[in-house]
Amino acid sequence: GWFSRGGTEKPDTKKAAPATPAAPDAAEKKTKAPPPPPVEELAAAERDHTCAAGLVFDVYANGASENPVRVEMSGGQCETVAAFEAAVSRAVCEDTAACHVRDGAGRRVRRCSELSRNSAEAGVQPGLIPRAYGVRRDMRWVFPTEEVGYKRYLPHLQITLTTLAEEPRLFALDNFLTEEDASQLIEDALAISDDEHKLTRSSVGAKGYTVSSTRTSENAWVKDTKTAMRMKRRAFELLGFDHYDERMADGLQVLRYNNTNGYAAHKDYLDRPRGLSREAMEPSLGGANRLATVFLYLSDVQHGGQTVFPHAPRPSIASSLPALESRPLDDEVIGLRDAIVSKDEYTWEPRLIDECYTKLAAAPKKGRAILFYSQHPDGTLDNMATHGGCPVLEGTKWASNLWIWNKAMPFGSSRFQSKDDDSGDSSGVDVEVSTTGVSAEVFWVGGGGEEAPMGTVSQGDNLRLNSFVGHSFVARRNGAEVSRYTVARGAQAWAVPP
Ligand SMILES: O=C(O)CCC(=O)C(=O)O
Ligand SMILES: [Fe+2]
Repeated sequence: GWFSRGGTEKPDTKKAAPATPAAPDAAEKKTKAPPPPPVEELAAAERDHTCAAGLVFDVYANGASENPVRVEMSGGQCETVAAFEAAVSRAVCEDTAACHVRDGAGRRVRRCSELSRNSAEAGVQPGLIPRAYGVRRDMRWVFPTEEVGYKRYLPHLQITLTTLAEEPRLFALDNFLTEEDASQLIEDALAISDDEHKLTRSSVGAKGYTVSSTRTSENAWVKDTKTAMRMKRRAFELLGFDHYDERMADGLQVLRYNNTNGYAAHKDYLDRPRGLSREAMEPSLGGANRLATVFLYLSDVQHGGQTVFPHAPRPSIASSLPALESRPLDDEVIGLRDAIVSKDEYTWEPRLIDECYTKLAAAPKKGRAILFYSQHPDGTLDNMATHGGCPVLEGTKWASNLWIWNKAMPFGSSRFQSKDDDSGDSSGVDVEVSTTGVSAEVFWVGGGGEEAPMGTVSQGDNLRLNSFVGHSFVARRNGAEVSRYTVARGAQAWAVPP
């Protein structure tokens, strides 16, 4: 795994125990609590960024807004990629080679001069001392929240990220797309005519496209129009991915909510489909799942239509953040609510509407996007990210989902590009994996040769895979390949040799 190339060096102790100081190489020093910043009156942007004389910087854990470790590197060391990454890794990661380094905007940085230069760009990070973030190589960059209302400028996207909440990590991006982009995506959605992708009443669950009573919107899948591709690439860039990869995106789903339509509270993180092991969809164990949602508002909405996070309180400063709903549940809202609520049967809508006006809720605005993470920086599920689409109380709401995975999905990118996006079932091929030998680990093999764990097979304990024709798998014992398998048509059996 990613530990192996780090050699034998033990991670440094992070406790500030004076008797046993950390023993990094002589070129690098670090302390726990940041001392007062060096009195340096030079404006950050005018600094010399060659770092010939070394650099003092603060290292934060992925996604963290506090408890940095101050690191001081000498000039020569600073410009060596391996030494720079090792210094950051020693500060906040388990192993000297465990992490790569990002700046406050999520961009990869490889040496001190890059960190120094990037950090000096206005708005990238708070404070004068450059900040480096150590991100484990098997994890994804996650934006630090700092505090509700914090604004971070992202120079590479020329856009400002505003923190709306810390739990869940929720951000707003005004003008993520232009009004023309928004209108174009709606046009693209309306132009689709094939039954598989055109605008149709949303469904959840298995095959057969069960119309859902908890999701009353319509949706379409816009595959690869110019605007859709541009939005998808922009979302990947926003999340700090080094390049765009279809296998980590569900495609672009355009939603239309007519008056009264909404979507009950749910998680975007997916339950594992039948037949997949727990690890396969558990990022903290090496699996793949949805990491984050970039949700685009393609229209304004007269009343309602917020995106609500009912487990989270409304921030006290909501009224000073236009991207947050701050209106109370007043008589007008109650009137609109009661007009759409059925008196005769129990439905989820009234309670959600109340939460839309009392809990954490993002307000729709044409051209605005929100970003929220379904996973914590360590890959575990963030239950606080539970959210719903507030029923539209007046008007029409157009919006779009971009779901981005932490790594390639184990069933190929087509898996969730059907209408049946929230399905826990599969219309693929069942493969029964068995062995008469000792247990073996089974991995799905992606197009680029990367592998995702699917589970363990052992004698008397078969593994069932839901897969697709043409997909490949490998079985390994102690890392060594024992068998490879490519899925053909029809129900399949794969006997892994003992
Ligand atoms: O419409 C919204 O605001 C949220 C929609 C949503 O959560 C979804 O489609 O998964
Ligand atoms: Fe959702």
